[in-house]
Amino acid sequence: MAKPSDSAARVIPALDTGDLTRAEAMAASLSGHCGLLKVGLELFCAAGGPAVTAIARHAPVFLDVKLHDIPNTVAGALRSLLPLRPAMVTLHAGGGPAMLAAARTEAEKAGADRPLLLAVTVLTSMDAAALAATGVADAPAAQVLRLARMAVGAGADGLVCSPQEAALLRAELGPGPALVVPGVRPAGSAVGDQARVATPAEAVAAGADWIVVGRPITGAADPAATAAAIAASIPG
Ligand SMILES: O=C(O)c1cc(=O)[nH]c(=O)n1[C@@H]1O[C@H](COP(=O)(O)O)[C@@H](O)[C@H]1O
Repeated sequence: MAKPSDSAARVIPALDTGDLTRAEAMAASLSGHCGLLKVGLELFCAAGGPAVTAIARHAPVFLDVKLHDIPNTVAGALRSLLPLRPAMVTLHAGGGPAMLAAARTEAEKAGADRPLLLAVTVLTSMDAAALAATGVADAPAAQVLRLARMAVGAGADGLVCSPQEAALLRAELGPGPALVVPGVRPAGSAVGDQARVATPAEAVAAGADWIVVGRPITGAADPAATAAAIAASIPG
C-alpha cells in the first residue's frame, strides 16, 4: 500500500473493543478522518474474520495480530488471514529471521496487493526496566534498531516502533521501510499503560508514516472530531 499523502491518511484509529457492533459504528464515523482502521487482538479474538470484513467496508484494515510462533505456524496463520485481504499485518520481530522470511514467502502468494508485513520491535508499553526484565540490558532504542535491521533484512516491509525511535530508524534504514507508530498521545491525553510516547506532530516529524491512536479517539465524546483534530495537528 502506498505511503500516505495527507495528514488524515496518516491516522490509524485502533478499534480496541470486543463489541463488533460498536466497532462498526466507530468505523463508520471515523472513515473520513483516517487512512486505515486497526483491528487488533481484542476485536479479532471476539469476532474473528467477520470483523475484518465488516471494518474493511469503511477503510483498509490494519490487522494487528502480532504473530509470533515457529515459521511453519506463522506461514499457516498468514495463509488463513490472506483471504480477508488486510492491508497490513503485524508479526513480532522477536520471532526471528526464519519466521519473518516464511511470512514474506507466504504473503507474496497473494500477489501485488498482498498486505504489508510490519515487524513489532519493542512494545511501546515497555520502558528500560521492563526490557531489562526480559534479559535485554540495552536501552530500548538499541534493541529496537537491532530488531528493525534484522526484520527488514529478513523481509519485513516495515516496522512498528515508538515515536521515540522513529528518527533513529529513519536515519539508519532510509526512506523505504514503512514506520507505523503507536504510543501517540495528543498533548494532555492520558498516557495509560504506554511508556514511550510523543504527540502526533512529534511522531510524524520524527519519520512516522502512520500513527496509531486508540483510547484518545475511542474514549472521546466525539471520536470523529478528535481524529480530525489529530490530523489537523500534524503539519503538512
Ligand atoms: O502493534 C501495535 O499496533 C502496537 C504495538 C506497540 O508496541 N504498542 C501498541 O500500543 N500497539 C497497539 O496500538 C494501540 C495503542 O492504543 P492506545 O494506547 O489506546 O492509543 C493498541 O491497539 C496496541 O495494541
